[in-house]
Amino acid sequence: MFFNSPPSHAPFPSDLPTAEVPTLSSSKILDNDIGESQRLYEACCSTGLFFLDLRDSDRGTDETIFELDIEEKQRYSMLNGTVLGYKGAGVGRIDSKGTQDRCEFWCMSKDDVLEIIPALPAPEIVNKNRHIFATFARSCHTLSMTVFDCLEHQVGLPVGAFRGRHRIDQPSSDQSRQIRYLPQPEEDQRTSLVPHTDYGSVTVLFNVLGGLQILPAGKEPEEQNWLWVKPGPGCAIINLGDAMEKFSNGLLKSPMHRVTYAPGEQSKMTRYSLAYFTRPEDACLMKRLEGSKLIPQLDDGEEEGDITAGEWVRTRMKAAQVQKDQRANFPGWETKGLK
Ligand SMILES: O=C(O)CCC(=O)C(=O)O
Ligand SMILES: [Fe+2]
Repeated sequence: MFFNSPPSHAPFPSDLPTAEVPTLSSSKILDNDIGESQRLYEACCSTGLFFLDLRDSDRGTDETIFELDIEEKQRYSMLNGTVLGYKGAGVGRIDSKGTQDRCEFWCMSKDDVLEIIPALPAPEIVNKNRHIFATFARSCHTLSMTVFDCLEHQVGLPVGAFRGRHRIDQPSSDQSRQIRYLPQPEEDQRTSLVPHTDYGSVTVLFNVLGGLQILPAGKEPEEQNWLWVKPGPGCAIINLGDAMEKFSNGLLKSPMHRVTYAPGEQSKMTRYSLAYFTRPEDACLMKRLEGSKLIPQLDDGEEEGDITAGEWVRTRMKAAQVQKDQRANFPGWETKGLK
């Protein structure tokens, strides 16, 4: 896996409406720098998205999986209601008319790569690199913990309020996702990944080419309202997911985002993204957290119920279900603790 030294690529055009995204220093956050910690909190309460500068880190991705034959990739197609393994381009939808998406996924469960559940079927190229997936999961999980520590402090929650709901050795639906977006025909460039919010807690995202766009809060999803996120060298893009909005009853934000064609000259290149989704432990209850004066109270008469994170993610996955006809290929998977 690479990402430290991406291949040379066309520049991001300078004349596009880009989102103002603050760049935070990972070393300052780790050192509990007061100003940097405050900036992280402000970003999470406004857009829920920021860059984390990891200039001295060595994280990365790899394109080899996508170069396998399509038949081989499809042997690991996502199961009904799950988002693990392979998703081919065109399998997902980008709108209610059913327009096909334009990206391939390879997704690996944290529980699988850290051997919390038995290994799921995967191609040889993945099996012989499981240690890399494990290292990636641990590294991104640690980054998310850093964000949690900072936010617990800023929001005034008891120590461990977020961290303690995301213990790495506990079953959860955390996963890594490698994504490939092939160049689009010049005369037909459009959205390639559906507008969505992430449904976990913290997403750690690495990419080199542009294409990611966010919809500022309160704006209608019309073309002119989407803002480009220009990737910063050496930086991970961090965004919060819906679980954090839920825990903070709306204080922290989960940004609406989508992926479109890479802009300008970059559109001729294949775009890769590598994401890690940190999600609450399966057993954790999805409720507003107690203990902070900043977290708004529930509305009068509002009831949250006792839904666990496991059920919450399953419900969300079913809603975003991408492929219905693959379960028969891997009947054993159902019993292997798949989320
Ligand atoms: O490819 C990207 O930049 C974003 C991918 C994304 O939003 C997702 O997989 O949830
Ligand atoms: Fe996303």
